[in-house]
Amino acid sequence: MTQPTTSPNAVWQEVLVNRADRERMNGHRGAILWFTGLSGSGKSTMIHALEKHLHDAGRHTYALDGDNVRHGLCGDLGFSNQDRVENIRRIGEVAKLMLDAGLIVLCGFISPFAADRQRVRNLVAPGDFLEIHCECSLEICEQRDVKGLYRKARAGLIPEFTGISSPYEAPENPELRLDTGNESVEACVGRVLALLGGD
Ligand SMILES: Nc1ncnc2c1ncn2[C@@H]1O[C@H](COP(=O)(O)OS(=O)(=O)O)[C@@H](OP(=O)(O)O)[C@H]1O
Ligand SMILES: Nc1ncnc2c1ncn2[C@@H]1O[C@H](COP(=O)(O)OP(=O)(O)O)[C@@H](O)[C@H]1O
Repeated sequence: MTQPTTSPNAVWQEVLVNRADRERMNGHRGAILWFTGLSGSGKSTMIHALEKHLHDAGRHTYALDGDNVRHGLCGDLGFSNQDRVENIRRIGEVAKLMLDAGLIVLCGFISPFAADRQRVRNLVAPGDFLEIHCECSLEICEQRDVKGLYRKARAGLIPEFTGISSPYEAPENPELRLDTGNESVEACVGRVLALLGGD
């Protein structure tokens, strides 16, 4: 997969309504909350529980979920290292647009490579990208086996499965580490809300 660069003949157009205008109308700042972790570590559970909480509190949100995005925007991608890099690159650009739209964007992707997560962080201003590690041991994820994928991966039916036959690089310095293997969903949601400043 080639990495698209800026098109040489595309001229940037100034806008008349900007992010600050939209945030003022929304009554809150936008942000990218980036949940990373193994399959079954709790990313989807967290982003949807948080989105419900924030939405009910009147915040403008959008949840980008790995499985869902792979049905459309990234439906042409598989799970080779190269395709995972492209997956996160595309999602990073989409999250950046949604941030510009003034939204709190909740992203739940394995995003196994530290360099790809850093690239998304670099797309936006300091403070706009909050990396949240759903820290859960492979043993617990495998016990949960929410979708039966670990069983298939162990049986050799799914190649390049994260944690088994494909690497996962845990964040060294995330804004937040959630012990999703041991703490309750409610406790973890509370910790993210605290990070957002009691939203
Ligand atoms: N080989 C392999 N490795 C890991 N995961 C696999 C694989 N094949 C399919 N799946 C399913 O795809 C979901 C992960 O998609 P992501 O877009 O988050 O992956 S990545 O960030 O590009 O690595 C992941 O969803 P989650 O369980 O929610 O993490 C799996 O359901
Ligand atoms: N603290 C927690 N945070 C998130 N999920 C949790 C937590 N504790 C237990 N779980 C359970 O773990 C499973 C995680 O699955 P899921 O959210 O689909 O993970 P992922 O999206 O990372 O693959 C769910 O069954 C969920 O109820």
